[in-house]
Amino acid sequence: MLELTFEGKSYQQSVLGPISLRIHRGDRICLLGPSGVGKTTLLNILAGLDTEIRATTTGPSRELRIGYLFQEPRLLPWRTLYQNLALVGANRERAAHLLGQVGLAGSGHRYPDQLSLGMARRAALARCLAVQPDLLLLDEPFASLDPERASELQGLITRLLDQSPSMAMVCVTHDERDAQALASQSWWLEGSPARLRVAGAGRGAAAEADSRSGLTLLGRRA
Ligand SMILES: Nc1ncnc2c1ncn2[C@@H]1O[C@H](COP(=O)(O)OP(=O)(O)OP(=O)(O)O)[C@@H](O)[C@H]1O
Repeated sequence: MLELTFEGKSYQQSVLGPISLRIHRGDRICLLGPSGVGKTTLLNILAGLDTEIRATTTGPSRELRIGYLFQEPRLLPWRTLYQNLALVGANRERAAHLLGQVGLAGSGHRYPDQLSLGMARRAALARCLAVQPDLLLLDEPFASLDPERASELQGLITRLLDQSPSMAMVCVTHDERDAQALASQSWWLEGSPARLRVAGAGRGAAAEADSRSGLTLLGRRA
């Protein structure tokens, strides 16, 4: 579904080393690594936000639809949830359906500052779903939530993935337990500049070596 190979990514300093990876339909990947190693940088590259590095879409030629849940919900504060969802093309009926899917039925007329962090994150998740993504990118979706809310959100994400089995997910997290619960593959970023390696997979991933870069990669065949 998506292939990505690049020699590295630097800002003032080198952050990522050479990386080569593939994501297939339905993959559930958790991306782990220490703070500052480059997880968000890699997620941004996957999202196509880095103009220097381009991933290749494989398979059917249409463009890949990507939903990106940023660390901050990034909802427009002066618009209601209905209006925020309208900005990505969801009419009132569809927006109500999406909000219902994430446990926010009846909240469409509320403004983002009337929501808790967990609710705002779920509203942002509804906005991601509005584009019917082929690839869902989640940047630390459980950060700053209490354990109960984090567990609820984890259950919600699992249900959403189960409802759309061809949708792939890459979820950045610091917590290996998230990977165990959510992912079929665990990717680790380590070192400086960071390399990608597989340190253990949840549900039945197959490892393969990339001889060009010497990296160990995961790739579950679709
Ligand atoms: N736009 C930028 N300009 C300059 N440096 C940046 C930029 N974005 C990220 N960096 C630097 O790149 C490194 C990796 O940052 P990144 O946010 O990708 O790490 P991370 O693994 O997601 O961290 P965390 O887990 O704390 O969110 C950091 O040293 C960061 O300061």
